[in-house]
Amino acid sequence: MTLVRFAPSPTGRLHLGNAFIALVNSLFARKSGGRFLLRLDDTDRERSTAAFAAAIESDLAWLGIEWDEFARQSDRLDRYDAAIDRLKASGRLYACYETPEELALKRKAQLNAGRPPVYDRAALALGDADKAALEAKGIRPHWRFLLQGDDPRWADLVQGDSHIQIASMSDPVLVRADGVPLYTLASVMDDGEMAVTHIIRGADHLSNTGVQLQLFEALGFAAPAFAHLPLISDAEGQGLSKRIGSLSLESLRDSGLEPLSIASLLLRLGQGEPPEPCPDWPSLIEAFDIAKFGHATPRLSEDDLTAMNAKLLHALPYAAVADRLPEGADAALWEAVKGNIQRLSDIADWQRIVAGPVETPPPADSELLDKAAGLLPPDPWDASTWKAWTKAVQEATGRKGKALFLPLRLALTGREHGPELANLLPLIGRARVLDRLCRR
Ligand SMILES: Nc1ncnc2c1ncn2[C@@H]1O[C@H](COP(=O)(O)OP(=O)(O)OP(=O)(O)O)[C@@H](O)[C@H]1O
Repeated sequence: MTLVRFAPSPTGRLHLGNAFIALVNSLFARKSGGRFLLRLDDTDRERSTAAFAAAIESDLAWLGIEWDEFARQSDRLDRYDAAIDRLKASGRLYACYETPEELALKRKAQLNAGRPPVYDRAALALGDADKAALEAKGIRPHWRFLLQGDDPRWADLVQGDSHIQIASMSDPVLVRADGVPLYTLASVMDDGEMAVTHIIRGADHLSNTGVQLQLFEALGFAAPAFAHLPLISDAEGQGLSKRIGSLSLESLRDSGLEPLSIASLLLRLGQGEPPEPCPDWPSLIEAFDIAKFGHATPRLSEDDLTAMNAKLLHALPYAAVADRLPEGADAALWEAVKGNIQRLSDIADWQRIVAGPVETPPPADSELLDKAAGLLPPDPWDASTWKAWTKAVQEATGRKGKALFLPLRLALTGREHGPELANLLPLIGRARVLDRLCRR
């Protein structure tokens, strides 16, 4: 069965780029009838916190993403120790004693000589006596993974046929001098033992894939399929990072955006489609197709999100929002004003305008308003009242178009723009309309 995973490090609040990856994984699982694993990659003890871990869960839940399985790497340290032992035993993990300063000097010398700064594997030449002498001086080794054999190749579900040139890579450090296993080792051990079938992640991980393919093999696991999605950037083309806090889900949620409009925009832009909203999760799943994801780097701004939010709200029926509307906002108000709001909270403005009192500019046109007041049809009012009334006012005053409608709109709502007055008029009601026309 398909098993995919989203594996963030709990080192900050999730941003839109992370949300994109989580969403694609979740939709991939749902579409294929598979399972979705949330795994917190929290081996970086200095930067990971329990508060960020909890925030990741609540941000994902808010976005509408549910996980079938949950794991955290800090619970699996014994498994990484077992992997380390296996790799040492097979000779794929070797001890290195260079200090960061020595390594920097080596790199500098290689660059000066016009060579790529690849680790020279000097540590492989150390004998047992050399190592014992270094350790007697209190130097503890870090451990590198020996890359070997052919260049790793894979058929990336997004990038197409891909490969990594081993010769241009340093043997990666998998275990720090303090014994802490690094991300690459922990992640391959998890993906292997948990039997992840597809690794779907950002293109920032492309260069890790070559190493990881070798590591899957060295640890005796079948390699999963890979898909590397383009990285999302902000409106200026800048990358996103949890550390900077740009376009965080938290800030987008606080600004009143609907999770579905965020998910729709991520999916549509990722698939290179016009930004049309999906009104619910089944339609997101229906619209999802991993084969449609391209290489272009989508740029996202808050304006794009606001525009998508407005489009989504305009299409939502009352039942989809009823439990989140302010008290007293009924189906008639929703249908009357939904086409004029960008965020759900904007409905409160129109609710206030309907109920009054409204701030209106000093009327420039009292003659027109007096006549209009005199021509108000009797109750009951419905959606046809506006047309009948303004037709009568037009016949009585000779006013038409903007010269007729703008003064009426201003007097009734205090705004130059807004929802169709045909829909608002019955909500405002005859008594308030009369009062607003005559107030001076
Ligand atoms: N801008 C982005 N666009 C698309 N995917 C991204 C982006 N940034 C990170 N990802 C993906 O999000 C997933 C979680 O990664 P990770 O927790 O390392 O996020 P990060 O934002 O890169 O973290 P940090 O800023 O803390 O280094 C990974 O699959 C990574 O590829």
